[in-house]
Amino acid sequence: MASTILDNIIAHKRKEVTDRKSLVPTALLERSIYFSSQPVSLRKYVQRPDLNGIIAEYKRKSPSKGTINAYAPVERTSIGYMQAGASALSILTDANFFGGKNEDLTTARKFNFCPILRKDFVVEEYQILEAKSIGADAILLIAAVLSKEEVSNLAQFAHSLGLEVLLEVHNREELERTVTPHVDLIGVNNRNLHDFSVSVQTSIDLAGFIPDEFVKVSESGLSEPATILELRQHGFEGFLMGEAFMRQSRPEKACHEFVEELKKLRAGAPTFSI
Ligand SMILES: O=C(O)c1ccccc1NCC(=O)[C@H](O)[C@H](O)COP(=O)(O)O
Repeated sequence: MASTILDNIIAHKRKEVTDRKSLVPTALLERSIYFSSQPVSLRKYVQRPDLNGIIAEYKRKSPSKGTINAYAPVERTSIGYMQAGASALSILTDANFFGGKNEDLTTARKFNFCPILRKDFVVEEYQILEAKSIGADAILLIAAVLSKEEVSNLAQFAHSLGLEVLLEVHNREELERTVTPHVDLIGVNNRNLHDFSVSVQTSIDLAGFIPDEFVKVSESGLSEPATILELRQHGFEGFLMGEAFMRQSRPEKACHEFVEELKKLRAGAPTFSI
């Protein structure tokens, strides 16, 4: 099969991690985690009935969209997302492809109590130590680039540091090949990494194959409150949303408006808790 953008990202990431290790050795990171905060459960916050399951993402650019928002400050945006009623934050820390940095997460951590997902491309334990040291509560593992053994080992290492794990899949093959009891949430990414098209149907089609013990998260291409209600009908409780908010000059306002719209819709659809 033709290589995807993910292959390029991972090749770049492996080099980056090697460079980082020579700048900040593992032993130093291990020391710093003793001073980091107690993690907050992403799983629990996504399921909190008084919230809405939205994991609001901060990302400046992406391979599919180029620059999305070069100006929104992480401090104002992350606080605003939480004030709008989002359940959690997702902070892209990859620099090369997403314009992020670790400092974005440390800033968000400084101003917010909620769970923070470090959104990056994890291939080594070192990056999980780094996630812990910068104040993340959860990490992402991407099934498309990891074996079952890697998912299981990396997830157990994350748990040993008190971090939760969101396993991201794009299709049934990835789900069945990598699913392990050591992950906490399973995210279905609606974005096709070959042509960047997005289809919520991907989440709907996979929902029935995800074992009940995992919290289901739908990721990418979500922009309509009605879609959130539809996904809830299929058992999804978490909704990872980036571009729909970040493409506005005030992402936090867009998030607030979205949440208000969702509440109104919910009033007309009483079977779901949002
Ligand atoms: O967003 C991309 O172009 C992308 C390309 C390759 C790998 C990952 C990519 N995105 C990461 C994400 O998973 C999304 O940022 C996240 O699900 C939010 O998606 P959206 O709401 O569509 O911004």
